[in-house]
Amino acid sequence: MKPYLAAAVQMTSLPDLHKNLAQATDLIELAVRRGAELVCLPENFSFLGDESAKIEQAETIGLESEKFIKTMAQRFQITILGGGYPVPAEAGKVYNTALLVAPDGSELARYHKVHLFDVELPDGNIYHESGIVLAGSEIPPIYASPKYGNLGMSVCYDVRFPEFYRALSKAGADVLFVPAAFTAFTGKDHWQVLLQARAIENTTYVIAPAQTGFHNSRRQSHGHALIVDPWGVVLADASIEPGVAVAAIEPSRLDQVRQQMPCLNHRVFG
Ligand SMILES: O=C(O)CNC(=O)[C@H](CS)NC(=O)CCC(=O)C(=O)O
Repeated sequence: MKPYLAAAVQMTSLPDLHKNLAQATDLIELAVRRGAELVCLPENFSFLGDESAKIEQAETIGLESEKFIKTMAQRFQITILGGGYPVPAEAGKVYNTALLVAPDGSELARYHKVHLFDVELPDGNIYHESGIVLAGSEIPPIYASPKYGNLGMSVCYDVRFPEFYRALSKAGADVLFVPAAFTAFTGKDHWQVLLQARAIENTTYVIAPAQTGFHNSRRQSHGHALIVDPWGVVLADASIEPGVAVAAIEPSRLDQVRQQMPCLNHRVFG
């Protein structure tokens, strides 16, 4: 594995599939122009809107999202993570699915979000993700990329469950993906801290693409797509406008930090 550039895309998705895919296309192109070979899209990149609209259009959104990820990967000859889009499951529900695709358009890894965001926030917003989403039940397999290292997937609210990432790092993860649509309310206090904690405790890179800004009159996302290194240093931060956070992923840095802070070797309780 040689050093390479990765990008965490930051966008403001709306309840409009085609507008979102157009925005994502521009941002992927920007990331590629900046040299990124591994480009990661946030949760809900292809659709962010009411649950009823999402469920009604789930089949189309699911198919179009996968077609889009594969087309972009081939067009730009990059590896793409499509973080979080609905794919019809059983019982009229969907899986919140993340997909990793190779430059030839082939599927490398797939993950169904395990932890669902059923939370009433003090700002009055009520989230009941399990109303339309069926929870996945498995920690995804690591994808061992010869060029980009051992890649581990997750989505958004998963970031609050350290045991999930410990399982990924025990399975050899070098890079953890946390594509998100974090709320502005929780994000201001929790987002960066949680991402740095996951990077530090697992001595891994964390790539966290994000939603930002207003999706409707009530719904605001935190932004700050980040790339964090294994020491916990923020290498790139997309701030609050749509854009990309680009940073180098370096195997020598992984080796160095794991020597300086060998905490993974000192585990006692699993
Ligand atoms: O609801 C939308 O349409 C966009 N958001 C999402 O799809 C998901 C599930 S509701 N959001 C999160 O998991 C936020 C977690 C979070 O913000 C936290 O853990 O604090």
